[in-house]
Amino acid sequence: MTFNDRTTPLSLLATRRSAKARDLVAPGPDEAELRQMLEIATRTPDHGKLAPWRFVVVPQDARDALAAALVEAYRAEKPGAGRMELDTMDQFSRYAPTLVVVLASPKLASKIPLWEQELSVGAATMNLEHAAHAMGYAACWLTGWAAFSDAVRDLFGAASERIAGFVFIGTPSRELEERPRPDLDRVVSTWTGAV
Ligand SMILES: Cc1cc2nc3c(=O)[nH]c(=O)nc-3n(C[C@H](O)[C@H](O)[C@H](O)COP(=O)(O)O)c2cc1C
Repeated sequence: MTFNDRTTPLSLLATRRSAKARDLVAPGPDEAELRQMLEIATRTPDHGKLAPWRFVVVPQDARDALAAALVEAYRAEKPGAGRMELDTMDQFSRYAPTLVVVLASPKLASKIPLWEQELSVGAATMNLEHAAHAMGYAACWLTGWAAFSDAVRDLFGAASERIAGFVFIGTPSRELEERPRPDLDRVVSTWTGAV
């Protein structure tokens, strides 16, 4: 299969494949391309027009600072952490030419349920990935420990916000491989109305 086949919109959707974040290298999107990706990401179903998401770009020249902050936060939470675990945090911070931290930024005073706002965050993140792939790059959506750390969240947002994901974007340095996909009949059924 040719992955991320941009011949038609349908072929792109049908062949979309993430890359491994650690395999993403230059070139990544330039400033104008990234802005366009983010604009596409915001064109997302959003009940109540609340924009319950935010996108924080972490440029290359801020990656040392991110690595230091992640290592410090990890060490503070896990004082017994070994060198390998800390190196993993450091490496995570340096993946890919482009990194966008997607935040769930719910409007808690709204009558729109939090659940619906969180669904919109997932949709916006997926749209960001689709935009990246449509522009000829590959993306990878990761969470992991950092996404659930309040100390890491505090780097990017307020206490009411959550990290929905770290979206790494760049060019895959190796061929993408398919991963198992669900058997459609296990996840799709027809409700006939019979009770
Ligand atoms: C909310 C969320 C968090 C994820 N976090 C991780 C992660 O931490 N590590 C990982 O290997 N994959 C993670 N994934 C999965 C990858 O982003 C990716 O979707 C998966 O490898 C399947 O590839 P595909 O996008 O080509 O279908 C996450 C996916 C979602 C939706």
